[in-house]
Amino acid sequence: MDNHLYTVAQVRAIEEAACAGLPPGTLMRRAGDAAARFALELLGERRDKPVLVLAGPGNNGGDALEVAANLADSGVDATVLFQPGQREISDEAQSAHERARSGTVGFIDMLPPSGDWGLVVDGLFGIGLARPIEGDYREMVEAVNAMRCPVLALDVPSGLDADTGAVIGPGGVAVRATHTITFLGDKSGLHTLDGRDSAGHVRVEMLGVSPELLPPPSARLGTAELFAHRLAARRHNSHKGSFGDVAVLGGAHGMAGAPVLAARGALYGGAGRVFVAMLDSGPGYDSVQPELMFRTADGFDFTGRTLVIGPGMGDSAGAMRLLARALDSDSPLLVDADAINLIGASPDLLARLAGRGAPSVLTPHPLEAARLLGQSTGVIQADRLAAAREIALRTRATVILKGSGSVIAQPDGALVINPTGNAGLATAGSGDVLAGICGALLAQAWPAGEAAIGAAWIHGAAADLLVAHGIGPIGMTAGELPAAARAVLNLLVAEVS
Ligand SMILES: NC(=O)C1=CN([C@@H]2O[C@H](COP(=O)(O)OP(=O)(O)OC[C@H]3O[C@@H](n4cnc5c(N)ncnc54)[C@H](OP(=O)(O)O)[C@@H]3O)[C@@H](O)[C@H]2O)[C@@H](O)CC1
Ligand SMILES: [K+]
Repeated sequence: MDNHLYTVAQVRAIEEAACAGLPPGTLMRRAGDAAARFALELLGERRDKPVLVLAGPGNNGGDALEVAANLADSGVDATVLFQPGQREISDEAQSAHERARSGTVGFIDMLPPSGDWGLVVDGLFGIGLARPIEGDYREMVEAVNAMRCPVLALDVPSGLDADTGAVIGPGGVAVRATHTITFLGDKSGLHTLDGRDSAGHVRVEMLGVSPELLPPPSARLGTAELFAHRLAARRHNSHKGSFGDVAVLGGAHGMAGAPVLAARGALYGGAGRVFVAMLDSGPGYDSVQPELMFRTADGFDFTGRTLVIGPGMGDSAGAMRLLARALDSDSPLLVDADAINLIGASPDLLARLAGRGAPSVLTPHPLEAARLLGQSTGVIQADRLAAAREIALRTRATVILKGSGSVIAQPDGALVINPTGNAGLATAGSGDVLAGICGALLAQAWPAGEAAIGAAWIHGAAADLLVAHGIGPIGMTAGELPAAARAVLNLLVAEVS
């Protein structure tokens, strides 16, 4: 399947199984062929420009040498900087080296101070990188990152942990590629944390391996197909009661903006009616969105309503009571922001969450996740998939761990990485809008898992749509997201109808 993600350990197992039935070096030659074809595509009209190929000490370097030989065979001026280590290189890499040496590939010992490269091919390290990149290798990575030309990473951008998306440290560096061709299965680390910045556009090349050799994926990349069956054109004969009520619970004194943004997200996400139940008396209405109905949280009836709790809620005793009441309710519940922090500080609230019968979704950012697990943010970000899965297991809720490549974890351990969105979402209030959109999908009877995957995808796609229209990423505001999310949602519905 296109969206399957594998761990490095799984890819090693796939490699072993595939190699068993093939003559030695076959996979490396196939990798070199596919990557050279991709390189030629990237060069396009600029085939007369020289290509710099960096080849490291392992089989990633072997792939690079195959690419160089192939490019030279295609008439491209390919220059290799081959930096083997102390260890002997593998037989396959040795063959690739001999092949490159026997053709027209040029070899250099150090990078020239400047060069007008049409493309750089990064074959320094792949999935075998075991420690931070240092010394000469580090200088090469830094030099590549200062170049302006396209950079094609082989398998994994050198320096990146293919499982976690973290730059291998401490104090490590990673290539920032414009494109990555990854072999024998897509890898989670290319799509979360630093992965998206490092890998650029990812192409998956299975090297002709039979699908029967593939294990069940460790995670999946989010796609609209994962929730498309929930999208349906609206019947003419429908009314506002047909699409559910969302009530956003929050809004302590001076913090009305967050629940209002969440409520707008819910409204544009298609909820039939949206309430804002404020802890503080706050505003009586939203002049931009007068469709929203304002109430006081005290005594607000939850019956038959989907609840989005936490935006701007604070940590007062009243907030705790409201949260306890929401957790004990039978309503579908989305827990965000301050409500997550309160749960992180209270084993009692955590137990109430874990014991819920109705659908629950939690949307922590990394700091909120850290509070929930009693860890540092660094620990969370070092393995976002593991952190999201752990929170889902402890809370028995669906979790969206936000950040570049949001990770959606289900209580049964299933993981999805959301591929949409951009840096424009790194702005105050965008999480509130996500909470509102997810609340709207829950209110329209989507199960928690699909609501979370769908909301993250739609929210990110909304940001992508805004960027496509020149609105962001710089200066994109959360308030611009709801209408864009509505456009995305309607486009999706039109596609499936
Ligand atoms: N898997 C597959 O199916 C296929 C794999 N293929 C390709 O092979 C790649 C995996 O190859 P790999 O195992 O040789 O690992 P790779 O990433 O080249 O580096 C390991 C080398 O680096 C060294 N080293 C490590 N860290 C270091 C550091 N910080 N600084 C310096 N040195 C360091 C380490 O030696 P060490 O010093 O640790 O003893 C070792 O020599 C994979 O990503 C894909 O591109 C394809 O051919 C198709 C089929
Ligand atoms: K690489």
